[in-house]
Amino acid sequence: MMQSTSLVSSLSNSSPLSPPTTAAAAATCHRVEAPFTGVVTASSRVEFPSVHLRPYRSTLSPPRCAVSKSVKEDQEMALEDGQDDRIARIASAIRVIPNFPKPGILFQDITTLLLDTKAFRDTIDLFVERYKGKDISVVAGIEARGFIFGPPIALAIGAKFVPMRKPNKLPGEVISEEYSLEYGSDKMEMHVGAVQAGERALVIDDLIATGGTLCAAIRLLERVGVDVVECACVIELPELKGRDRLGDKPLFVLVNAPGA
Ligand SMILES: O=P(O)(O)OC[C@H]1O[C@H](OP(=O)(O)OP(=O)(O)O)[C@H](O)[C@@H]1O
Ligand SMILES: Nc1ncnc2[nH]cnc12
Repeated sequence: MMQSTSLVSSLSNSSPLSPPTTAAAAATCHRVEAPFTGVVTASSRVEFPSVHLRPYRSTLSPPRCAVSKSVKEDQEMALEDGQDDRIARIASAIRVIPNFPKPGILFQDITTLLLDTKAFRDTIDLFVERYKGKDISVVAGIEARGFIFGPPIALAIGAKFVPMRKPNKLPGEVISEEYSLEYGSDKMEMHVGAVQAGERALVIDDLIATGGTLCAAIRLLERVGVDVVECACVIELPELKGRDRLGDKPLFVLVNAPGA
């Protein structure tokens, strides 16, 4: 059975990534069609493709980017560095599994993105291109999937990686922050001493849905005097309005997708 989903790629948001200023474009891209070609069995479980990600190749039309200064200039820049192609490939490498973990949820599965070495590398490169040279000393990654994307970005931009963990996982002294979920609440913890007041941090996760998780991470870091300059995710589920919950805090995403 073939399923398809539409993904909207977006590189968006102005941000206070002040030092140093670059001509790096904030680009907003467009709707693309990403056919889902995984094998869905009667129980809605999907099997991984046996070899490469050829099955995830999409029939995407080339992304169209609109930007701040001169649209034409920025489109040329985007096309020059292959940014549009990279985002299209990333979008099509993300598998969508309906009704996981519960009925009505369209689960955005980044494990297939990790199987596509080019798409995975492009994902990291796009973040590194945005954050290199921005004087960021901390990449804070949110458990669990922020632990996949955070460390390579941290290494590439010369920052330390700080894990933001679920409760009772970190062995040292921690500070913690409770946050609300759709049903109930959870807690996030960070080691005391991992960051210092005045440091500039990037918070990274795979996905923003309601934004509760990112808000908790921001609060935790700001409580100890860290300047959270931006949050970055591979995927945003815009229908859940997590971006609104972040208020003025800049959010950078590569791909927009439906969550239900
Ligand atoms: O924007 P929100 O509504 O807060 O949701 C986003 C969070 O949900 C997912 O993690 P999950 O809580 O499923 O944990 P996991 O990564 O450990 O599976 C995702 O990886 C984000 O961390
Ligand atoms: N639809 C979704 N897919 C993957 N992870 C999620 N976390 C919250 N909503 C999600």
